[in-house]
Amino acid sequence: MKKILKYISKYWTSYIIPIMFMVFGIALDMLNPKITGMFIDDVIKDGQYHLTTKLLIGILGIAFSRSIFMYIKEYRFDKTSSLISRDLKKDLFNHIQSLSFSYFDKKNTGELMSRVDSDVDRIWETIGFGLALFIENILYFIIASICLFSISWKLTLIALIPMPFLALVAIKLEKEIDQTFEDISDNTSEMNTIAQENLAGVRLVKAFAREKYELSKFFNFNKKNHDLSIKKFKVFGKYFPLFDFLSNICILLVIIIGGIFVIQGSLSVGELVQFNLYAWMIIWPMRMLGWLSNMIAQANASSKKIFKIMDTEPEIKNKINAIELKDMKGHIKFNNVSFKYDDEEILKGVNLDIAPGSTVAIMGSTGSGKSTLTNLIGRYYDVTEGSVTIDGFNVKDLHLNTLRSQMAVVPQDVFLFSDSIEENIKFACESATLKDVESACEKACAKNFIESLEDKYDTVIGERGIGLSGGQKQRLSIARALINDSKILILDDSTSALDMDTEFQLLKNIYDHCAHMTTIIIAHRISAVKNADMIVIMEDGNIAEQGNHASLIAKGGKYYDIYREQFKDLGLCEEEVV
Ligand SMILES: Nc1ncnc2c1ncn2[C@@H]1O[C@H](COP(=O)(O)OP(=O)(O)OP(=O)(O)O)[C@@H](O)[C@H]1O
Repeated sequence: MKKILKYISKYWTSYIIPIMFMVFGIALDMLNPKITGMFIDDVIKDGQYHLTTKLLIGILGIAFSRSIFMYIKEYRFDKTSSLISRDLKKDLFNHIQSLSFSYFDKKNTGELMSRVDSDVDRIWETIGFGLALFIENILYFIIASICLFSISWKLTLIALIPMPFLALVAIKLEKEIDQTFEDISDNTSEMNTIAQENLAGVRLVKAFAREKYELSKFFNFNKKNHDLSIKKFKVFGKYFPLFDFLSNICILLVIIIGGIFVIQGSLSVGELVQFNLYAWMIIWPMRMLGWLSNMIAQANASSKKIFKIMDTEPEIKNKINAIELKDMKGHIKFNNVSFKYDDEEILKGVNLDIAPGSTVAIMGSTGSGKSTLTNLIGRYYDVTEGSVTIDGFNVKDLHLNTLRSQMAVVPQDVFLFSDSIEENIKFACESATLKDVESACEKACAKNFIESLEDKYDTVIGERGIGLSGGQKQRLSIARALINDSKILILDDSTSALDMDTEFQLLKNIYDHCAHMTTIIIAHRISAVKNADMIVIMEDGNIAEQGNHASLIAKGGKYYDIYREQFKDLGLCEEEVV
């Protein structure tokens, strides 16, 4: 909560006006019991009927002015809390963006969505409605207590007897409900994850007829949510009647003791009624303590979750005085590189020298570490041992933005935004024109199919490219990588869904038009790699073979085995393929 207070303190001046209007409104409210008292003592008891109109106009005027003051107060409080929640959401989102790949490997989208959305909203509710209620309660309590003391200090002390007990009940409630709100917050995020994954993978669920299984998973969390809500209401059910009971005791004491004072003549009937009305003004804040405890507990649970993310340091960040390597040549070197995911060793002492402007193809069995190797170039992960250098500079010393902005990566798992084709491609280069988009699409062999669509480049594609074939999605993501004239291009198994002809043409375009780029192609088909300057065969986290097509065929090793396997059915002789 301390960290939330830091956000609130930034806007403390914005609270001056609403608090001022709150004070005006409360001050006016304090006049009502006084007028009621005068009505009883002066009009009814003493027969001063001429005062009736004045008193009624007073009540009306108070009601009218108070509603204006309270409107301004409400509006300004809500506005300020919206600004605070906007800042919090912005900072949280910014921070999430700064976190490294390894963080997202362990977190799921649903959980992060819950933090950015519902947890921030819960805090927004508390600092909007809750904070206003809290300040209002304190002001009512102080001002009403002063009025009570001015009528009868003895009766006031008696009326205040149940107050410490009420405060104790509020503290106990807050403590008891705190853990329940944390559990609700955790369960909500897990439920969001299930819902988000189920909806994103709805086609897979239907294809395997797993609707029942998915529903039961969701229902389990939904039931847990229901049980936690019941638990929450049970706690409320235990404490809320106590708030009512203790506040009624207060009124009972006022009526009994105040009645005795009236009989003894030390208090008039009008004053007793007036006192009773003021007493309600201090009881009401006490009754609201339950709601406030509830809100504080919710906000506390949410802020713990939010600040756990905010306190996570990105594993990969810029060094102080990081080098801005502006005009990269694209000379990549792996120097005895080892890499571990947690404790699992994936790469084991890899040495590889990739000349600037060359094309390197990486082949190897699944899980042999091909993607991992390329992930180290843009520092998506840091090497465990050894170093990766670009143009002689250790990537750890380079400024992340300048490094990554000179690289174009087409990941294995194609991701497209639910936006137009043009916007999806321009994602990599905001300043690109439609002509640039067309040219990139031409190189990626996507131009023909895009231009056959009714809305061409304005065609809006569904979430993750729904509505397009696998090969079309791959070509769009390659076009997105080609729009930027990057120095390093990495294609991670990005042509696997293309037919041989299209793949051949696309790679030819890359060889012809992107000769200045250092290109790394991860692929499984000989047809995709045979023209590369160097072919690297990965096996179990290390380089088993490297060389060009001809030398590897001549060597008769692993590459040759793959080659024979892929071409055996075609009955081509080696010379024909080579
Ligand atoms: N984020 C990760 N966290 C933990 N382990 C991972 C992670 N990514 C990959 N691995 C593991 O690292 C190993 C190498 O994975 P990598 O993706 O580099 O293989 P690959 O050769 O590219 O495989 P494929 O051809 O199937 O894409 C695998 O055993 C994989 O399970």
